[in-house]
Amino acid sequence: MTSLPTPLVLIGPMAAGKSHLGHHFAKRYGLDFVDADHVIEAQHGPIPALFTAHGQQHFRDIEAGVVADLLADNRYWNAVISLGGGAPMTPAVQELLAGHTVIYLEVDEVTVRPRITGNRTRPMLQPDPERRWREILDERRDTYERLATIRLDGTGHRRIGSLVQQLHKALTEQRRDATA
Ligand SMILES: Nc1ncnc2c1ncn2[C@@H]1O[C@H](COP(=O)(O)OP(=O)(O)O)[C@@H](O)[C@H]1O
Ligand SMILES: O=C(O)C1=C[C@@H](OP(=O)(O)O)[C@@H](O)[C@H](O)C1
Ligand SMILES: [Mg+2]
Repeated sequence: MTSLPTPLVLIGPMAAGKSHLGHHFAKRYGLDFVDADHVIEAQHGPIPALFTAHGQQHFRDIEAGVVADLLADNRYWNAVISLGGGAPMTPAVQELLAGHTVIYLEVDEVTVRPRITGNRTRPMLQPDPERRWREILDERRDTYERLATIRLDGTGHRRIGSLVQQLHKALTEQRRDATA
């Protein structure tokens, strides 16, 4: 049994490092890791093809269903769950997240720039990844902040081990405050 308030749900903008951090945190603390985008792709094929063939709304409907299934499935109650950057914008997903530990991985443009320049795989970032990333974060920031129970600073070029530790510390402090 873990003393961590699982499931831990990671939210934040594209290329913030949600999937990367989720994988490493889970490995370090013996938790399972599941990435909602990977589940979508396993069930429906590549995300860019889904956008091209059926449009964004179709993807959002599938995404909301996958998030609902993951949060309801007791196999994932001890897991770290990474969501795609747009998932928390769907009202149904916002309702599902209530009462869960929601970690907003905050980054800035400088941190993500090398990760998104020239990106062709994220449909939402086309055709100009850097400009689109900024515009989309401006639209989503308030929602990320509202849903977060923990905000984690992912800016700069910190090693993943240090981010993992930082998250563990934030979770432990939150628990201590809740029981004080
Ligand atoms: N802390 C980090 N330091 C360096 N590179 C990172 C870090 N976190 C993520 N990355 C890299 O940035 C890219 C995007 O990360 P990813 O986890 O897929 O982001 P997200 O799931 O938030 O879209 C990947 O190539 C990943 O390896
Ligand atoms: O922000 C978004 O709208 C999206 C983010 C992507 O996930 P990551 O945030 O893991 O890149 C993926 O779900 C899809 O391309 C749409
Ligand atoms: Mg991801």
